[in-house]
Amino acid sequence: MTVEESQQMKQKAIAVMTSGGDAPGMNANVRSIVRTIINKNCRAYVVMEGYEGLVRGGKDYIKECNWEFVRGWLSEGGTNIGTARCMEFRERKGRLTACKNLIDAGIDALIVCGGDGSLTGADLFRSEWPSLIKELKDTAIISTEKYDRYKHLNICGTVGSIDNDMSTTDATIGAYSALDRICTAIDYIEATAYSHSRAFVVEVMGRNCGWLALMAGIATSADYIFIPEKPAQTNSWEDQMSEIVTRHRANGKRTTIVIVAEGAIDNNLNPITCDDVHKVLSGRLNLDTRITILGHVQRGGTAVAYDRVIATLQGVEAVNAIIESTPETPSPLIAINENKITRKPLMESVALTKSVADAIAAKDFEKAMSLRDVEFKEHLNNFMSMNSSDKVLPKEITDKGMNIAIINIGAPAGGMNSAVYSITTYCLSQGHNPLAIHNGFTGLVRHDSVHPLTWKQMIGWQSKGGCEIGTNRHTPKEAGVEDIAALFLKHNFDGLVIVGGFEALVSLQQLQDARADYPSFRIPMVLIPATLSNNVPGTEYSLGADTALNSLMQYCDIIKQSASSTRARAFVVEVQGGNSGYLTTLASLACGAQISYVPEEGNISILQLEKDIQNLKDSFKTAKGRDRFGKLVLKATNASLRTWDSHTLAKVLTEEADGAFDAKAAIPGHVQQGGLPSPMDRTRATRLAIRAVKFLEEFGKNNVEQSATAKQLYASRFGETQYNESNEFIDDLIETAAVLGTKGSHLNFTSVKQIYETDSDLIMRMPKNIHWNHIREVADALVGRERI
Ligand SMILES: Nc1ncnc2c1ncn2[C@@H]1O[C@H](COP(=O)(O)OP(=O)(O)OP(=O)(O)O)[C@@H](O)[C@H]1O
Ligand SMILES: O=P(O)(O)OC[C@H]1O[C@](O)(CO)[C@@H](O)[C@@H]1O
Ligand SMILES: [Mg+2]
Repeated sequence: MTVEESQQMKQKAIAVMTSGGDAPGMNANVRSIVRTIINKNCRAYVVMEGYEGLVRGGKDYIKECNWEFVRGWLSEGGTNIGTARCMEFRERKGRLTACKNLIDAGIDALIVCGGDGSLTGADLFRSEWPSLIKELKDTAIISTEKYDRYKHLNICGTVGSIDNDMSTTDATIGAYSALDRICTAIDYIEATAYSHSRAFVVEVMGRNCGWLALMAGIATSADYIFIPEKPAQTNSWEDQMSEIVTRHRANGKRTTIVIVAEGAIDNNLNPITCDDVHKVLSGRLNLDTRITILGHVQRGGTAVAYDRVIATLQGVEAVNAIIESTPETPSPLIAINENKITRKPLMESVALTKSVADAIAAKDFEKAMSLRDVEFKEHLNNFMSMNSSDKVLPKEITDKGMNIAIINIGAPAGGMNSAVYSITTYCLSQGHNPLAIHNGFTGLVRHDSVHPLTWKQMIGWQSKGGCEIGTNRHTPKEAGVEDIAALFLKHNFDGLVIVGGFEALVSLQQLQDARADYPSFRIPMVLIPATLSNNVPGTEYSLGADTALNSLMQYCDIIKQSASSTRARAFVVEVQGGNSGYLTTLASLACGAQISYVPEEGNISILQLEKDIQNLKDSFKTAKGRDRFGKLVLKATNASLRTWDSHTLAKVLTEEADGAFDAKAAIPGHVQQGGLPSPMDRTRATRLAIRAVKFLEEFGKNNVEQSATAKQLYASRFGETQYNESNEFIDDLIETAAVLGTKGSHLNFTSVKQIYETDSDLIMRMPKNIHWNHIREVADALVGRERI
């Protein structure tokens, strides 16, 4: 940037505001916006109290702020700059006043973080701006100079709302935090419901959108859900719900959980209330029933890691978008699609969102569903299939069903049980026979521990932490391939799902290799990646990574609070993850760590360390004991493993600080393996599990008529064709042993052979391509860390 350009930027004033219902993560968004504005050499402003503050104006409502203003905001719930539902802004008169107030404050651009309503208002404000400012000039309220200077107002939207109701973005800031609050509450309710064998009707928020109710329904394995987009069609909701609840009870469930979205309606658009549902459960089904309305608890508390991360990345993108926009650029909305931060035209997003509400109002539920994203539809279908899984009685699992083996390999990861639960319930709904292999391949070889999984046994597994069927790190070669093959034959497995991390990938590759010698491995096999290290090649996401990240984040928040309460204190937190710096990096972004060291960047260089220490010293000196000033240093265990452990690093930091601060080590250890799986891991586990079973069906014994590959695989298993006759034949079957990878919001199957041979760094036990590297730069920029 030239001096002149830099000078021009300094003239630019960008304001940020929050509006509509508060949402966890709004503070992270504002923090990121304010600091990015300052990093770009512009002046940062906040508008207090949403549109109310714009209409009132003046220095109390439109304030310039500095870097320190947003310190400590990442972990704070709600929105510190206030929000409102402002009637005046809905009228032109109110917007005219807002226009004048912005000009008086010298604002060039505005970033609005809010829901569909707030962004509708923002869109209208921008389109009306030319006429508003002209009226101010024509009525001599502003001068011609001011008119010329502020002729164009650039606006950008970031979507903050717990409802996840905005079209064109896969997630709104706050939605996963609210889902977390809901699932925690329902997990609690489950315990009391179990004790009394009661039914609970739980109302969750979401005026026009059933996302929260649907995702909570999956994550807590609720019995029935009511969402605005899909009321019961074929029979009345009363009959449908009664039939399902009665069946679940008859099959041994002691609790009944029904989730009602605030905006729930029947197919004649009549609202369905908790009282209506209560009447049916207690009156018709004679269940001891209670109602819990979760209300604003859902909006409270600190943001989950995902919300902090997207809020932060979107904040940076919003400022970039504002700086790059010209008077002609249509206002952007910052979205997340396919796990990437994107820009969408604000106007179109608002229009599309409105069309969902219009479709519901016109009773065109099919259209309403079609306007929701693909994942929403898939989740709903999954929920419905799993809900019918107890319809098929064990004796009805006929010869036609497949014997599907399920095994966990590697360290426990959040969502492993959810995956086993979903595989089982989906298998049962399709008439298959799910079989658990307990304690990995060693458990199989040593104890032949294979047991059928039943619907009743599975109750509650969706939300359980740890790994109920047991897990083990040993690969088939370590446990004994020949014995495993004999047991596969004995149990007549028709398909295998492996849930696990890097060892699981190696295991699958070994089984695929051994197909040449052992026909019992000539069955479809699939890996669902699950490890907190998130280091499985062929996927951007492994189950358990979100659970681990949230556990680590909570730990860091507490440690940071302690550091902030003690004068001049830093903590070195040691993070798990093998050779993967994923957890360290994401946690450093989510917690605002001052420094992070990861194995991918090689040994910690002395020069960088020196710079980091100097930077810490400087910031402690300038802070002069002010509050909220504790610092975190995150060190992946394997970063410079041979030279630095956390205690040594802490001691060196203290020594080099010359009294400016002291440092202590904090080691969360296996706390990072989670506890209860996060709602994100639960719902992702379900999606992956059902896709995995569908994959086994595609190449399974019942599909030999439809699929040439399934036919070949089956024939080779029973000796009708020699598997290793020619390479060509082997190649044909390679795709039937695959890794189920996540890429953005898509799920892909890639042959384990390809992943193993081309995508994996086998020595480092890592993928060759690190897809999250860009996050490190953002994390550093937002804490002012300089890199060499
Ligand atoms: N059509 C509109 N024209 C002008 N301003 C609007 C419009 N719709 C909403 N607003 C402004 O945005 C504010 C917030 O809108 P709303 O109450 O719908 O919440 P939201 O932004 O959708 O958030 P959430 O639904 O998550 O609570 C309104 O109080 C109003 O000031
Ligand atoms: O906080 P208020 O104004 O009562 O609004 C509640 C509404 O806000 C939301 O939490 C977010 O839009 C809705 O789910 C809910 O209907
Ligand atoms: Mg809204």
